[in-house]
Formats: sequence, C-alpha cells, structure tokens
Amino acid sequence: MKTLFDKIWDAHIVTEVKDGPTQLYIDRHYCHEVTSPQAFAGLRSRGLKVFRPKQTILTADHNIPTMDQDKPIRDEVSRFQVDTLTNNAREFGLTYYGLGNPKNGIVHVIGPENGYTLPGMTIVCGDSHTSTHGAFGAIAFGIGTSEVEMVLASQCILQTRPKTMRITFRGKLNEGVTAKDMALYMISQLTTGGATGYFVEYAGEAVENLSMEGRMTLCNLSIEMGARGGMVAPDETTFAYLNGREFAPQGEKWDEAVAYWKTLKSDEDAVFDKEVVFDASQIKPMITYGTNPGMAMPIDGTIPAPEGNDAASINSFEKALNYMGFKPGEKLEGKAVDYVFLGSCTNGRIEDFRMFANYVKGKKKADNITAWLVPGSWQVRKQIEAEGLDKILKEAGFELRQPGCSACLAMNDDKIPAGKYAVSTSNRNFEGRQGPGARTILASPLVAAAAAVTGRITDPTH
Ligand SMILES: CC(C)[C@H](C(=O)O)[C@@H](O)C(=O)O
Ligand code: SF4
Repeated sequence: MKTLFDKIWDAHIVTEVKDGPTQLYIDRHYCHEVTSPQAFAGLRSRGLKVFRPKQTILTADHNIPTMDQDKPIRDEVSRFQVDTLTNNAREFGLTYYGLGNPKNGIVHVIGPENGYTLPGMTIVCGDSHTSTHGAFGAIAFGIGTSEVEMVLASQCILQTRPKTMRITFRGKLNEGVTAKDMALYMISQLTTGGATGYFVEYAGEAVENLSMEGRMTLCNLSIEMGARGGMVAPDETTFAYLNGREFAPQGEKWDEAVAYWKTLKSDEDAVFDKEVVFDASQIKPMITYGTNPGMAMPIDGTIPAPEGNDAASINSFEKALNYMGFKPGEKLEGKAVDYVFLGSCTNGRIEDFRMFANYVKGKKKADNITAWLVPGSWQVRKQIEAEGLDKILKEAGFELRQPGCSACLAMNDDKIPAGKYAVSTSNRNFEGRQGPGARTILASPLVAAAAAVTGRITDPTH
C-alpha cells in the first residue's frame, strides 16, 4: 500500500528523528556555478572533502555566453562564477563538464541524456528545476546552498517528508497540444501555490503517452505551482530512453536494474493526501498573459478580470497586467511580438527542436522577430545537426546558438530589451526575468514556432 514516492523515500532513510526531519541518503548531486561557490568555500574552511565524489556532477550553464564559447567570457561576473566552479572541480576532484566539453549543457538536460539520472534515485541540486529529473521516477528536488554543502560533506540531507498528491490526466491530448500546455493548464487551474507542501505524481493516459522529453517538461514545471517535486512512474518509454546511455547500467547490471525499476510504481490501493483529475482533451495550446506561470490561458482566450475582492490580490493582478501592457478582456491571439526564445531546461531538448523545425519547415522567419534558438546541451546541438534540422532552420532564416540557460534568466548577454515581448519556451515570466523590463509570454515550442514565422501570437493548430 505504498505510493511510488513512499517506496523511494523509505529506501533512502538513514535515520528518522521523532517529530523532526528525516536524514535522507542522496544518490546523485548536480552542481552549477550559481549556487555552489559558498558551499565549496564552507568545505574548504572546515577542511572537509567531498564525501562521495563519484556521485557529484558539475556543469557550467547559467552564466555562460551562447556565442564564442571558445573565447574567454567577456562579462567579468560571469567569468568569475565559471572560473570558481572550474577551480572547485579541480580542487575537490569532481567530474566537471565545463565550457568546451562536449557534454556541457544545462544541468537538467545533461543529467538525463548521459544516464546519470535513473529511476529510483534521490537526486538534488542547488536549483529549483531539479524537479525535471522526476520524469524518470526519481525523487528529485532543489536545495539551498547550505544544503549543497551538507550533501557535499555527507551525501545526506535533512528533509521533512512532504505530503503526496496525484495529478491524473485522463484521455488523450489533441493534435498540437504538448506537455508544456498540460503544465501551463495545470498551473492555471491549481495556481502557483496549489501544490505547496506536496510531492506530485503525474499519472493517466496522457502522461503515459508522453515521451521522456515531454515528461521532463511536465515535471520541470512542478515547482512553479509550489510542489516540492514531480514524478512519473518509470515504464517502457523510460527504459528505452535510458538503454545504452553512457552512465546507465550496462549488460547484466541493466537487466537487474530494469527488474527493480519495474517495481517502482504506486500500488493500486495506495492513498495520496490529495488527488486531482484533469481531462487532457480539454487542453488547448496555452500562453501566459501575466507575470507568473499561473496567469495562463488558452491561446484563443481573453485575459480575465481579477478574481474576488481582496484588495492585495487585485492590486498585484493589475500590476502584472500593467507590466505586460495588457488589459482584462483583451485577446492576445494576433498580437505582434518581438522576440522568440526556444530553449531552457523546460523546452531545450531534441524533441523541442524537432517540433519547432517541423513547423517552420518551408516557411520564413517573420521580419519583426529576433529569434534565439538555444539547445539545452552540446549533445542536443549535435543531434540537431545529425538530423539535418539545422539546415531546415537555416533555410527558414533561423540560426542556432551555443548551449546554456541563456535568455531563460538572462544571467548572460542574452537579455530581452525593456518593453519588448518575447514568446519563450522557458518556465518563468517574472518581472525582469528575461532582462529588465522584458515582457515574457510562456508557451510551447509549437506556439513559439508559429510566432516566429507570423510575427504574432498564432495558434499552431489552425
Ligand atoms: C540560479 C538558480 C538558483 C535558479 C533556480 O533555482 O531555479 C535558476 O536556475 C532559475 O531558474 O531561476
Ligand atoms: S534553463 Fe532556466 S530554469 Fe533551467 S536551470 Fe537554467 S535558468 Fe533555471
């Protein structure tokens, strides 16, 4: 009578403190340049080593430029961040995929694609979107820098057991509706605080039918409705994706692993603290109109009026629309936009580029659009080239950039100018997220592709 979450959690308990947190063993620890420097400095000042160096993987992604990566980073702050990570990797003897390494890329893209992320694992990283890895049937969650230090030093973490929630998507998605639309729909229904305190398991026919890329997109956005993380039970899709990946088990070990992974699902009679059911066939391509991912609507919808009569929430709703330059009752379909960003750990994988390329094939980039197409990793970029998608994109007037977080959070040079509208496949539309004053409209790679060729917000299913 256990949920998938319970099975994995219980298998990783080291000690339980009565009425206190659990000491949980961590199988995999990912680190990037933004949240690790103080943690390594802490180890250094206490004269400690990394306890299980083989379980720790480092990559540079947030601060790296997406052009001229073979040259020194121009921005001083970014160069310092990346150099610090490089030095820490060397000093502590850790696996590091830095700039110029063929395995470099966004932490949540390179973990799965190299087979470091596996079913049944506990996975942490000083990054909220660590929830992405839950797509493999793992307990994966973001941690703070002091916890990064704790995991480096002990391979364990203190955690309070979250409540469990199951979100079931019944039925099938319509043509042109993607995992990103499922996620935006779900957050718009449950709100950005709707899953606070919970660990979510996604289930149902529409989830089972998703590719691993789609499941990663869905799990990635769990955090945007407050969840501690999201997960999908591993199945044949999961095993097929992992089979043959460099750091996944091989040979006999593979067979043993799959036999164990097949037990990783919620028991029929398992009880969740909360159950939510959605009808997948009701979901349309989605866009956001405000400054949090919950402020989302179907692409042909009209911006709602603020709900209720609580002055503070009416105020923040109005502030959001003001920032975006929108009004309640306004339709966004057909509205001209300025930038299109395809990329991030939400939608920067091969399938996202296939979707985008397939849509723009034989069409041309609109003149009013600046498009930034940023693969999530060098391996994704290589695959794009191997499939000839780069040629299709080029013929349509698009260029590929080099991998990294890029305009998802604009810690590098890729900043959307103030007041400009960007249709972005990333996960956050907060004020200033893509650059000071930038206006973000979150959407799927298909909606992004449609905007890129029409110059406007366009329903890709029409
Ligand atoms: C920089 C990092 C701490 C941050 C996160 O935790 O999510 C970033 O990745 C983001 O997407 O905002
Ligand atoms: S791509 Fe964006 S959301 Fe993902 S880790 Fe980088 S900054 Fe965070």
